[in-house]
Amino acid sequence: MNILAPVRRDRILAELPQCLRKEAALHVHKDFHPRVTCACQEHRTGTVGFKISKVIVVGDLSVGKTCLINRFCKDTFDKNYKATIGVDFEMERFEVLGVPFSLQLWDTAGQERFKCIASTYYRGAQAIIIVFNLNDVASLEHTRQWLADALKENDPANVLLFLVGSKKDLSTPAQYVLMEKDALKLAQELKAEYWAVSSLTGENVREFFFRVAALTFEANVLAELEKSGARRIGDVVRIHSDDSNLYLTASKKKPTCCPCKQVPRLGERTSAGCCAVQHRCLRLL
Ligand SMILES: Nc1nc2c(ncn2[C@@H]2O[C@H](COP(=O)(O)OP(=O)(O)OP(=O)(O)O)[C@@H](O)[C@H]2O)c(=O)[nH]1
Ligand SMILES: [Mg+2]
Repeated sequence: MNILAPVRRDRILAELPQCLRKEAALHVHKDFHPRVTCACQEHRTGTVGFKISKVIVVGDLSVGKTCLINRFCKDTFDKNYKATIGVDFEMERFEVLGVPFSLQLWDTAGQERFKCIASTYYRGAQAIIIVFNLNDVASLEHTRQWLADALKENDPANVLLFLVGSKKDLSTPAQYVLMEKDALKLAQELKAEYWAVSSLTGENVREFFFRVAALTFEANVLAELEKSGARRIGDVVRIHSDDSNLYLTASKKKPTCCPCKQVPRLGERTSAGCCAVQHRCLRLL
């Protein structure tokens, strides 16, 4: 029995949404990975359609994390600040290339006194969204620490990172240009994709979450193909410490038995095009 809500008509993705800035993007391909498109057409996406991918949203207090989620999920905006206590979450259902796909968006508290509660929910994220206020340079500087804390609970090689500047409506064009320069530099350093949004006007909010959904979906399908490919060959077996965290248990070490000998980041394409996610495998003797 499927207990998940049906997919709304405005949550259907037939194409890969593009990045905001090519200088700081997770990848700049125009379309989904060909293996993903092919797998979706041939209904070979395995368990992806039944899974729920966890996305955590972190950042300083009052940068606008809750407003960002509410603008996307409920199309509302509250000008009054109400601190998030601990965590909250929203579920969003998408259909990507005809396959249902669910994101669980975890809204965490930025206030120091609630941080220890919130951080217990960091584990198992497939994407981390680090939010800063485009009008507050200190909140940008703090993103490094927020990311470090989130990565203590997650394997850096297996999460997609997004650096999001909020409250764009409050910046003048000149202020924005200055802040964007620093933000792009930091996004490149963190290997995160950069976005700038306004929850008040809605600017880039939908585009941003569609991009998160699409890239997370792509990474999930590639991981699923890798897993089923290994099963079909019969002589390669994947090792998990926790099967419920299927895509998050990969070792940071280079695999020694992978034929392509390359270890790309999650969702990245290799020149051989055969090994799309970092993994560890063991050839049975
Ligand atoms: N002008 C403007 N104000 C915003 C925007 N986003 C959020 N705000 C305001 O900023 C304040 C804080 O927003 P929240 O979304 O509650 O901040 P938060 O990051 O969730 O804060 P914590 O839960 O304490 O971590 C509120 O008064 C919002 O109305 C925006 O895009 N533009
Ligand atoms: Mg909040």
